Amino acid sequence: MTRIAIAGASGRMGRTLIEAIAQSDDLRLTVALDHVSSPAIGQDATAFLGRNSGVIITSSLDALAQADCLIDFTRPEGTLEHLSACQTHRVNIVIGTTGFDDAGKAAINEASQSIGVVFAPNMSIGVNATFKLLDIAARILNAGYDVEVFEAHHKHKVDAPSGTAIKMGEVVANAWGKNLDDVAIWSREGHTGPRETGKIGFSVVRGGDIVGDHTVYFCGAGERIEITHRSSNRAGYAEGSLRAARYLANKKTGLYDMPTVLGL
Ligand SMILES: NC(=O)C1=CN([C@@H]2O[C@H](COP(=O)(O)OP(=O)(O)OC[C@H]3O[C@@H](n4cnc5c(N)ncnc54)[C@H](OP(=O)(O)O)[C@@H]3O)[C@@H](O)[C@H]2O)C=CC1
Ligand SMILES: O=C(O)C1=N[C@H](C(=O)O)C[C@H](O)C1
Repeated sequence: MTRIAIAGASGRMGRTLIEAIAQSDDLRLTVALDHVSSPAIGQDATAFLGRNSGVIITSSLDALAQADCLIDFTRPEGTLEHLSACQTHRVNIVIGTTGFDDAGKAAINEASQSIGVVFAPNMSIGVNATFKLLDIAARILNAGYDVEVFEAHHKHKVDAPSGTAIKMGEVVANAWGKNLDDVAIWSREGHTGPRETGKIGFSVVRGGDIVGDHTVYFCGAGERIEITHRSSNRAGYAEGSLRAARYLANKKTGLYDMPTVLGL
C-alpha cells in the first residue's frame, strides 16, 4: 500500500484526488495538508464525502514523515515549500501546480536529484495524447500554416495562459525546431499590424465553471485544422496523478513527465 499525502486538500483538485484515492485498492491517504490560515485546518479530510477517514487536515509539513508520495496541486509558492519538506523527509512528489517562473522550475529540477518528481501541466491521459497529435500535425503543417492556441478555464484560475496551453505551444515550436519564447505572441491589443509568419499566438477566456478547454488552430489558405481537448470534470487529472504516484513508487530520484509515466 503506497501512503499518499495531498497538498491543497480542500481545493478543487485536492478534493478530487482524495475521492479518487478513497476508491483505489493500492493507495492510502495518510496526510492532508493545507496552508496555515485555511479554514479547513482541523477538519477530517473526507468530511466533504459525508464520512470520516481519521486523517485530519494539517499545516504541519512534518506530517510528511507519514507518506511515501505527496501529490501537490496548490500554488507555486506553496509547492516550492512542500518540495523542500519532501527533500527533508525523502518523500517523492507529483506536481500538478502550474505558473512557475524559471527559478521555480530550476528548484524542481534540482530537487529531482534527491527525490523522485513527476512534474506536468496536465495529468490527463487525453491531453497527453493530444500533445502527441499536435507534434504530428506540426511536423506535417510546417509551412503555410499560422498556429494559434486558445484556452478557456473557470473564473477562479489565477495563471494565464494555462500550463497546458504553454506546453501545446512548446510542442508545436519544438516540432518546428524553434524555442517557444522566440515565436510566441502572448497577447494582442490595438494596432497590431498583420500577423507575422512563424509565430504562435495565444488567447485566453476566463469564466464561470469551465473545467478546461484547449484548441490549437493550424490556419492555412482555404482551410483550417483544429485540434481540441475539453475536460468536463477533474477526474481525468486525478486519475493521471495517481498513475504518476504509482510510477514513482519504485523510484528514488529523477524528473519525469506524463508521457514517460504513461509510456507514450
Ligand atoms: N496538472 C494538472 O493536470 C492540473 C493542474 N492544475 C493546477 O493545480 C493548481 C490548483 O488548482 P485548483 O485545485 O483548481 O486550485 P484551488 O484554489 O481550488 O486549490 C488550491 C489549494 O491549495 C491551497 N493553497 C493556496 N495557496 C497555497 C500555499 N501558498 N501553500 C499551500 N497551499 C496553498 C488552497 O487553499 P485556499 O483555497 O485556502 O487558498 C487550496 O486548498 C493550479 O496551479 C492549477 O493550474 C489544476 C488542474 C489540473
Ligand atoms: O487551473 C485549472 O483548472 C487547470 N490548470 C491546468 C493548466 O493550467 O493547464 C490544467 C487544466 O487545464 C486545469
